[in-house]
Amino acid sequence: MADQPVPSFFDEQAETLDDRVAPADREPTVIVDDVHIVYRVYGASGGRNSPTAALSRILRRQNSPSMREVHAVKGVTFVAHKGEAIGIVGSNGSGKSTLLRAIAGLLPPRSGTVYTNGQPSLLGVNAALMNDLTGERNVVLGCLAMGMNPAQVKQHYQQIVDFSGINERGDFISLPMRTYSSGMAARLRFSIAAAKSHDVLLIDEALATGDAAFQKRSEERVRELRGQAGTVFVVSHQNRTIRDMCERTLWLEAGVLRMDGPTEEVMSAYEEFSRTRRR
Ligand SMILES: Nc1ncnc2c1ncn2[C@@H]1O[C@H](COP(=O)(O)OP(=O)(O)OP(=O)(O)O)[C@@H](O)[C@H]1O
Repeated sequence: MADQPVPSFFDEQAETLDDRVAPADREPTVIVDDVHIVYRVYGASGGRNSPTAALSRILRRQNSPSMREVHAVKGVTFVAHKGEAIGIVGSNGSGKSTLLRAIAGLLPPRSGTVYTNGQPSLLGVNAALMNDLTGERNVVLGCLAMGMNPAQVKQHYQQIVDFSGINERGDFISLPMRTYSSGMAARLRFSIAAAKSHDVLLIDEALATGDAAFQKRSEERVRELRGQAGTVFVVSHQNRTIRDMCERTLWLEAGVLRMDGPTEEVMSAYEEFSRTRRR
């Protein structure tokens, strides 16, 4: 997975991809080319997974009888450009998070390729912060991990705490993260990540966890981040969030890209699909 800028390659590649070719005036930031992602699940049928049985299989060079494969993303292809905010929608288990993790470089595709022009940052509900450290220490660690120097951390610290709203009802920032509600923790994670502009920002449901005021602040911030030249991907089950923030949407169903186009068109088709499925 490329994390180095590769502009010349991008220019060439954009010309060879079929009808999803990047228009000449827009710079591609992410190219997903016929990507398949397959998970291997061990112990799927239970039973024969004792260490002794595993050792015996290894000695006999046999595969685990209980290994199963889940084909989570099936031949997805698209090109994303600088300045775009792209929504990803689909039913539960349709492959949205898997696709984001592949763009972030955290999951190797079984086949196909993901090219990224710039460093993707995945901001998920599960993004790693240290539970036993205080919110305060996590802000510092998070900023350092994003490449800020100590002076920049100092400069951004108060702004991050204020944005998160963690201290609105008392001095919670000096308490360990494990004492936070899941919504508070998600707000802090978002606030840390949003303090910096990103080449490619991947947001997995993190915006859904805050209250209305926080959601409004974060939507504004995502707009600014887009303006600062990045590309933003947003996975959400909240159709309003997708409509408010993204002008383009990808609809995944059972791992297949069903639609890729202007948000309103895609959302109407997706909502119609969801309605008929419920009947
Ligand atoms: N670590 C894993 N190991 C095995 N299978 C997995 C793993 N993670 C996801 N899957 C499977 O991959 C498929 C896609 O899952 P994914 O989490 O990407 O879907 P999603 O669209 O993000 O779902 P949701 O809307 O419920 O969050 C599902 O069938 C899921 O069971």
